[in-house]
Amino acid sequence: MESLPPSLRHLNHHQAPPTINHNGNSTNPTKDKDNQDQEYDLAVPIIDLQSLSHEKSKLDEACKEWGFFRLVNHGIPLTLLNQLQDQAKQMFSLSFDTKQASCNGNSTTASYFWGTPALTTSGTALTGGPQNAHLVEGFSFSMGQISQFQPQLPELESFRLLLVEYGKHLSRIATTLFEELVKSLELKNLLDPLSSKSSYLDVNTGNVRVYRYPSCPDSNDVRWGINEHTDSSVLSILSQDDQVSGLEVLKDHKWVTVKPIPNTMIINIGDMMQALSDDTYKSVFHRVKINNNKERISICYFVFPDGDVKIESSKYKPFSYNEFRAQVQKDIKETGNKVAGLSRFPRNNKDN
Ligand SMILES: O=C(O)CCC(=O)C(=O)O
Ligand SMILES: [Fe+2]
Repeated sequence: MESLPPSLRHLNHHQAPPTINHNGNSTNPTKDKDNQDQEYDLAVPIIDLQSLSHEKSKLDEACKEWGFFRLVNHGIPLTLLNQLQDQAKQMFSLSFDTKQASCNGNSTTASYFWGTPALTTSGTALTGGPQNAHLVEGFSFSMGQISQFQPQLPELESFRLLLVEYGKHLSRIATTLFEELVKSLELKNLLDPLSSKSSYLDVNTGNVRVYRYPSCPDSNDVRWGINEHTDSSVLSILSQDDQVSGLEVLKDHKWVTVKPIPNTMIINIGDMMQALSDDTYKSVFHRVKINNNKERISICYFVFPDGDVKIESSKYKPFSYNEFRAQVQKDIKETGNKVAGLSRFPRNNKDN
């Protein structure tokens, strides 16, 4: 039974495809390796969610300087995080044909994809041609509809049940952090004064992606699971494999490997938060490197503003998340990549 998509099966047969970068050109692995500064990993900010009131300036600094931090004391039971990883492995070990058929008819709630992390709103893979194929497969779930989703496969149903539980923690963490960031930025007008909810962080838009990056043995070249990009979200929350590294973030023009630390979540600022903060906070560039020996599983949560609400800032012309997403999808279709994200919305004087 072959569980990998046909386009990724060569990895098992020791024939690596050409290395590509985000422009579709060959990368220079030696340069990338030299650029690594492992020391930096030790400097990745660590924020304690249970002591957030004492961590305000550290949190603010992390979002300004890194756009990225580790979160500890997050309140998600370790057993739940381990179960999610284990159950994800069960799902991916199903045959490719089974996975492909698994989400039929439910594409707005759940979809299976491979070869690219870029999807349309209905869950179809958005590729810009074979040169842009990534070494990745995944499932995508819309958290707003996860309770109603009725998968046929027991492996998917078990994962769904875990996700329902996990989703409550993700909403809680995203809302808590967003509230704190908005206060630090003195943008309390972004919160609803009665409920402290916000249409600028709408938990119904939450989306969970579960990725498997296959290993690529016998390769001296660097290979990418996901090329360099920023997230379009307000915030992203990542639970990565305990053992296998792969995630790298850009800090001071250097790529830093974010080593896996058990029971730690990774948070990154996305494009929408960068715009809302007038570029005070950074939507961080990151990428995922393929491991030579071990496959890697990661579970990523993205949360967005309500699709129609206007994002106003001094740096960009007013836009809604729906407009932003449409532009990103157009760019990916035409070029294979999310070209420039926020810089597609430059502010003109007439926008005042
Ligand atoms: O798998 C990871 O560690 C990160 C994935 C990612 O960056 C994304 O989906 O945007
Ligand atoms: Fe990302």
